[in-house]
Amino acid sequence: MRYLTFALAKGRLAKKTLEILEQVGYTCEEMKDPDSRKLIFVNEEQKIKIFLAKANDVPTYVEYGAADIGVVGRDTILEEGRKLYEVIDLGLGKCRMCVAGPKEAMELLQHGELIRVATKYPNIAKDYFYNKKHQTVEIIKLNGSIELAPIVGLSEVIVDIVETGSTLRENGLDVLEEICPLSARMVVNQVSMKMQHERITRLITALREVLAKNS
Ligand SMILES: Nc1ncnc2c1ncn2[C@@H]1O[C@H](COP(=O)(O)OP(=O)(O)OP(=O)(O)O)[C@@H](O)[C@H]1O
Ligand SMILES: O=P(O)(O)OC[C@H]1O[C@H](OP(=O)(O)OP(=O)(O)O)[C@H](O)[C@@H]1O
Repeated sequence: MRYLTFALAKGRLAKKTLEILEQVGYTCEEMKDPDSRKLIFVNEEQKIKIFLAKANDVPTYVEYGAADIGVVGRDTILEEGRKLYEVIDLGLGKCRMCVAGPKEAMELLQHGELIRVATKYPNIAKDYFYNKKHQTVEIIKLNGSIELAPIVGLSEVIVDIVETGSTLRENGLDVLEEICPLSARMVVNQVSMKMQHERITRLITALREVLAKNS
C-alpha cells in the first residue's frame, strides 16, 4: 500500500487537527515531542506520513501532489487559489473575514471612495472589492498586526480575520462589513482523489462520524 501523506498547517490549527486525526485512528507519537526539530513523521504500520508546514504553503504541497491531503483555514485556500478538492469542513478555528476600521470609514465605504485597504490577504480583498462590490481600492499588503494600519494612517480600512473581536476593540476599530465565515478545511490533491479513492473516502466518512460525535 502507498503512503498517504498529510500536510497540516502549523500554528493555531495544528494541535486540534492532530487530535481529530487521532480520533480516526491516525497517530504519530513522535510528533508529540515538543523539542523535536524533525519535519516529517512516518507511521509505518498505518502507512501515513504527516508534516507540518507554513499555512500558506499547504495548498501548494497539495496541488503538486507532495501531500495527498492538507488541513488549512479557508482563508488560506481562498487566498492561494490552488487547484484542489475541498472535501470537509472540520469546524476548527472558526472566525470571519471582515472589512474593519474606525467607524468614520463606514461612510467612505458606502460612497465607494478610492480608499486604501491594508491586508495579509490581497487576493481575497481584491475579489471582494473589485468583483463583489465593484469598488476601486488600493490594496496594501502587510504581513501581520494589520490593525495598526488605520491607526497610523497607512490605510483607511483593513481586511482581516476577526475571531473574538478583542484586537479590534482594544484598538478602537469596528467590523464594518463581513466578507465570509471561515474554518479549517480538509483539501485533497485531485489525482490522489482518483488513485487513492477508497482510502480517502473511508477517511472522509470516519471524519464525518467523529465530527458528528464531537458536536
Ligand atoms: N484569531 C485568529 N487569527 C488568525 N487566524 C485564526 C484565528 N482564529 C482562527 N484562525 C485560523 O487559523 C489559521 C492559522 O492561523 P495562524 O495564526 O496559526 O497562522 P498564520 O496567521 O498563517 O501564521 P503566521 O502568524 O505565521 O503568519 C488561520 O489561517 C485561520 O484560518
Ligand atoms: O478577533 P481576535 O480574537 O482578536 O483575533 C483576530 C486577530 O488575530 C489574528 O492575528 P494574529 O494573532 O495571527 O497575529 P498577526 O497580527 O501577527 O497576524 C488576526 O490577524 C487578528 O489580528
